[in-house]
Amino acid sequence: MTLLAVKELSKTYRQGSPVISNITFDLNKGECLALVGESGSGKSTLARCLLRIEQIDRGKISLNGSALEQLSERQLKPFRKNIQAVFQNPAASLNPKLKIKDALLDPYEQYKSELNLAHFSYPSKEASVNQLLEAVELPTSLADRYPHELSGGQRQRVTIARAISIEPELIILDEPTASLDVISQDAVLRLLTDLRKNLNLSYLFISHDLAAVNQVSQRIMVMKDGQIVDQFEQEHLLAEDRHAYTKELVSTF
Ligand SMILES: Nc1ncnc2c1ncn2[C@@H]1O[C@H](COP(=O)(O)OP(=O)(O)OP(=O)(O)O)[C@@H](O)[C@H]1O
Repeated sequence: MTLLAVKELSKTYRQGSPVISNITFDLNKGECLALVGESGSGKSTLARCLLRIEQIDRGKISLNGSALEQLSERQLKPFRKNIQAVFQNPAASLNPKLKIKDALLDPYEQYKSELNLAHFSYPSKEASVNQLLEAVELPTSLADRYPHELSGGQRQRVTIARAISIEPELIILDEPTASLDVISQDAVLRLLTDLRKNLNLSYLFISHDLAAVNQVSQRIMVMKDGQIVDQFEQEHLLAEDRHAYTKELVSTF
């Protein structure tokens, strides 16, 4: 069943040439769909367009059949809680002045009147914070610390906990493990897969790292110069009929 449908999406910054053009794909409920491509190919621009942080030139974006591309910020609000994002640099996503316990409950405080949660409950602040820390396999003793008192891997787990706290349908993960060492990367990728299955989430997983993409995704899209040049099931990554550019990426990992 289609969750996110994107049709002929294009974006040009100022008067330049299009950074992404004619992007068309469907993301199914419950799946992890990867978007892979080299630096500068337009992956983050697509993510920002989908999040409506960036204006699009033309194209359609629909979530559960509702068109989002023309909505005003006020009209978008009910949809915002359904699409969360996790970015590459967790330090930049967390307010340095907020303790972890306060950062964790920020999205919940913002959307609580509209939420209908199936997995998390918010009986008290302390219990809720502990529930979220446990969900991302962090010790509850971190609740009273500030972001700079955590490791990069721990900080990224906090941003993931924030994203899942309001049980969105879709999480856009833009290079979520790029700033982590190999061991933390692997642990975060495993955690993301477990959360997707346990909480019934769907991911658009953006990365330049084909090995990571291969580990967590069911389907893979390959982007080159702002266009999707190949789209296939993960098990067909090494198939003979892959696009020449996909084969080039494969040869480097
Ligand atoms: N706000 C902006 N204004 C003008 N040009 C931009 C802006 N953001 C990105 N670009 C340009 O758009 C192109 C695509 O950038 P984008 O960040 O989307 O690529 P990417 O595939 O995510 O790269 P990376 O993997 O390095 O993050 C680049 O040439 C970049 O310089």
